[in-house]
Amino acid sequence: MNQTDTLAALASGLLDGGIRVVDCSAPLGPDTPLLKLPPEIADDTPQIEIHQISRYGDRGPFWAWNWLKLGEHSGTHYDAPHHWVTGKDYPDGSVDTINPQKFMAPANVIDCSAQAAEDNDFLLTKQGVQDWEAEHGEIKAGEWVLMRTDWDQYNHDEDKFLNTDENGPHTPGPSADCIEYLMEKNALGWGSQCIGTDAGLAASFELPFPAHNLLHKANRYGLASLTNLKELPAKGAIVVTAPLKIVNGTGSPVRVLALVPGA
Ligand SMILES: O=C(O)C(=O)c1ccccc1S
Ligand SMILES: [Mn+2]
Repeated sequence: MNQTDTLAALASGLLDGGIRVVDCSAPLGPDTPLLKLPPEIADDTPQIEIHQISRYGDRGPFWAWNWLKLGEHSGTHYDAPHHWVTGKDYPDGSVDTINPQKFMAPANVIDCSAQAAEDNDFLLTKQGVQDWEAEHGEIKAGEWVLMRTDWDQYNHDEDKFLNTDENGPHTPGPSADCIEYLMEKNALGWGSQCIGTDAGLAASFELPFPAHNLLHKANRYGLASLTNLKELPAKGAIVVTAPLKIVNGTGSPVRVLALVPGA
């Protein structure tokens, strides 16, 4: 099948429902959970604001529109290499300079939902990824690896989503050797259903924030606050992850869509 036939097959699959489009993004608004860092070391992203300019009224009789106060790393969002000091020097490391060919790619979905429910600090390790590959097939270069934890079930409640106690936030994520392994395989990036690509306790790891550190050191990408990964197969989905083209942007809210073989 040539590329023209492939695209024609995709078009007909999209139109007849043979290929489903799954929305992997959370609603974006004032109730969107945002990361809270220790105030003694960092400032946080301010709460999202949506301000009405007009709504078919005397300030705009036929139209409605708003203006937004919105952080780059809000809600379901994309992390570019410039987001972390280890990726700061890549000429194609901001959302407006990344090659758009990277905004559509196959996805590997590793289901850790049972482990995350059992232990909110669960870490997916290199061994865990290799065990998954033995069952589902190898992760190939240029593909996303998405950690399914079903943590999106808490996305409506910031306290539950951040799950913080006196010892810090308790949310699942990857170990350093997990990300090291994925970078050795030249994976495109790593995605999480939690507030960020790292586990909640990642600040205290031997290598702090290993997902951010190692992904962006390798000029690779992150996705955070993903939803509906339970709707995706372990292999076979293609995800669309185009960030806003924010000038010199370190990241962006993103509408992640997954193309999934129909029922
Ligand atoms: O990329 C993020 O939104 C994120 O998770 C983060 C941002 C800044 C500092 C630490 C972290 S852990
Ligand atoms: Mn981020």
